[in-house]
Amino acid sequence: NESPKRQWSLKDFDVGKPLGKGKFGRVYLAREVRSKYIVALKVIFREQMKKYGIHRQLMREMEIQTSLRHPNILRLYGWFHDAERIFMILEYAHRGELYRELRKNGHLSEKQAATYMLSLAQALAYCHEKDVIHRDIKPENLLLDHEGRLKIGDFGWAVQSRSKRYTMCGTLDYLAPEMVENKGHDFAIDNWTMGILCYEFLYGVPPFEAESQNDTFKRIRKVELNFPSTPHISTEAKDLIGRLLVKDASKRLSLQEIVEHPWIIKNADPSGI
Ligand SMILES: Clc1cnc2c(Nc3ccc(N4CCOCC4)cc3)nc(-c3cccnc3)cn12
Repeated sequence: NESPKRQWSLKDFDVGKPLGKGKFGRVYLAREVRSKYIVALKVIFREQMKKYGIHRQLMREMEIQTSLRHPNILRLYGWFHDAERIFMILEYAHRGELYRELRKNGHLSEKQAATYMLSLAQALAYCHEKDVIHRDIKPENLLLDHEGRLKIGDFGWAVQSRSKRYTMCGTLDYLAPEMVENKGHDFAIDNWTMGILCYEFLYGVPPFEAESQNDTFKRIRKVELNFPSTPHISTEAKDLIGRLLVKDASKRLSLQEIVEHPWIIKNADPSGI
C-alpha cells in the first residue's frame, strides 16, 4: 500500500551540513520537520542539468530508484523542485561512502569483501529482474548504513532497458572491454564491474590502474590481470575475480554463480554486515 505521493517542498526540511559533492550538485543532511526523520537531500541546479544535458537521464534515474525496494539499494523517497534546483529526498547512509572505509583501511578483509560482493550480487540480481542495468557501480556510489550494510547509492547512469547500450559511462578503471571497444553492452557489464570491485576491495587498487588513460585502456582490452603477492589473498578469491574479469561478456560468471561461488559461501555474512 503506497503512501500517497505528497507534494514536498524545501520548507518541509531543516537542511544541515553538506555530506559531500556529487557530479551535478551537493548532498546535504536534512531532517523532515514534522516527523523529525533524517534524510539526505541531493540538490541539483537546473543550470548544471541544462549545461550537461542530463535532464532526461536524471528523470530516468529518479523513476528507476523510486521503484526499487531492496535492502542494499538506497531508497529515493521522493523529489521536488523550485525555480532553479531539483531536490531528491534520499535515504541517509549513516556511515557514508564505502570508499572512505577502503581508503582508511587500505584494503578490506576477505570476509568483509565477500559480504559486500554478496550484497552487490543480490542487489544487482534484483535490478536485472526489473530490467535495470546500473553500469556505474564504483566505490564512490557505494554507501554504508548505520550497521555497515552496503547500499548502492547513485543511479545516475542506470538505464531501464533490454536493448544493448552504447553511451560511454563510468570511471576509466571500471570500463569493461566491450565499452572500451565501443561494442554494445548489456547486463554483463555489471558483472565485469563486480570483478573490478572485488579486486579493489582486496588489494586497495583497481586491477588495470596505469599511468596514462591509454595504458589503462590497453590493460583492460587485454584483460592484463595480475595478483600482487601482498596482501596474501586466497586462491578462491582469485578464482572468482578471474571468472568475472573475462573479456567475452557471455563467459563471465552470472550473478547467481557469484552467489554460489565457494569463496562467497565460505566468507560472506548473509546478514550483509
Ligand atoms: Cl545519498 C546519501 C545518503 N547518505 C549519504 C552520505 N552519508 C554520509 C554519512 C556520514 C559521513 N561521515 C561519517 C563520519 O566521517 C565523516 C563523513 C559522510 C557521508 N554521504 C553522501 C556523499 C555524497 C557525496 C560525497 N560524499 C558523501 C551521500 N549520501
